[in-house]
Amino acid sequence: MSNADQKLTILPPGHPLEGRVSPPGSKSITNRALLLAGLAKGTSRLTGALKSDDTRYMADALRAMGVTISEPDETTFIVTGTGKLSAPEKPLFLGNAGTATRFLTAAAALVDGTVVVDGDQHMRKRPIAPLVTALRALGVTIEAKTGCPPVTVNGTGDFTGDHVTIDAGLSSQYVSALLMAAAGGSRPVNIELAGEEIGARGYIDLTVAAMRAFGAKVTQASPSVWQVAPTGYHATDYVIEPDASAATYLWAAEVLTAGRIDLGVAAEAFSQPDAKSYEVIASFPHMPAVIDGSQMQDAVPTLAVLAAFNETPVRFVGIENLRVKECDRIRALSTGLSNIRPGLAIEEGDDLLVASDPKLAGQTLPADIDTFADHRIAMSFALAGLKINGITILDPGCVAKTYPRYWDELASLGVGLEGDRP
Ligand SMILES: O=C(O)C1=C[C@@H](OP(=O)(O)O)[C@@H](O)[C@H](O)C1
Ligand SMILES: C=C(OP(=O)(O)O)C(=O)O
Repeated sequence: MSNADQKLTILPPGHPLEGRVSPPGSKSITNRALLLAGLAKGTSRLTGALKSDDTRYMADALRAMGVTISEPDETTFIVTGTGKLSAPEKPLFLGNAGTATRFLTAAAALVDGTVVVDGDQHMRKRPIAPLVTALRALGVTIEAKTGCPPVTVNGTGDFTGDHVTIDAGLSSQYVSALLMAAAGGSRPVNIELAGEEIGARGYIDLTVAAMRAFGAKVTQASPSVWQVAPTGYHATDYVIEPDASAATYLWAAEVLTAGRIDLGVAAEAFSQPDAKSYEVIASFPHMPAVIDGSQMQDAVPTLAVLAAFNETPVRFVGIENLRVKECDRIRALSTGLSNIRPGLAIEEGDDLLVASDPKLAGQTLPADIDTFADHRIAMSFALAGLKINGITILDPGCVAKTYPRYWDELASLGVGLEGDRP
């Protein structure tokens, strides 16, 4: 049986979920730290790291470009760079890891030679044209025929331009990618946002913080302009905080079952954007009528499934770019929720309206949830299975993208799982 044919049915526990579950390391921070350590000369020790599909793709791509990476335990990478990435022999295959794909596309300009950045069939539908255009403006010879991966970068090891304007409407990762690569060139570079606002600005803050930890000098000249000095990076030891997006499932499981799950870390301690969702989750079953998802995008699937059990309906706005994530998440959420109960969610343009029905809890409503190979759709719909009998998650193994132990952690809290446990 292929992974995609596997099915896992969640058995509602019928009791509050209680216990201790530590979320894994942050995907976003792990993939930034791996890249920056790989660009640095010397040895960096990254602790608290995530080991999952997305970070394995990043680590293996860096290995293919001459970086030595060892893994002494489940949460540590020891990274030794030479201060220069070398051209890989084969295309870099990055699965559906958006961070690895975008970050390495820009970093490939620092390689003297050809780098092909490619991914799986889902990644090949995720836009990268704005980043390609921006890199061209910095003098990089680069092509992405379809506007999505594969991308061919013929780098010279440097940039010839010193100012670039980037349209980050589809993804903040384009800005992060340019910022991190810019410090590896031989001249200062100004990076300017095309529009005033940007979804998930908090991810840019994460990037700048990680760059500074590895010795870069980044100045915010205005809310939409960053100046990056050509410092290169210093090897350093770096502690990675737990993943805030992974934490959202545990926070939601706690409020849905009126339980008590100890994550070992307070919501206020996270520097990642999705931690903002804690307040909304804690307001359950009185969630706000309108939730702006633009600054906590990866938490929206969690919030949308939770909203189905809220006292009153919830409209999600500011979520347009959920259509170009691992799958079209607006569609996956409206389809999955309506599969549980017709009309439970509808799309209005790029808004998602969740009708809400507290009486769903305790019912038997058999539904096979198509996850579209998207880890967040699998993990969020499992939450519905905590309260409704008959929720079956298709392709449950897709959680390996960012949270390989997810099913084990639910089981450790006393949730019954029937079927193909990955
Ligand atoms: O920079 C990052 O680490 C991320 C940025 C966000 O993506 P977009 O900027 O594409 O919205 C987020 O959805 C993704 O999971 C991680
Ligand atoms: C959007 C996501 O991932 P990425 O863009 O890094 O593939 C995510 O993890 O929800």
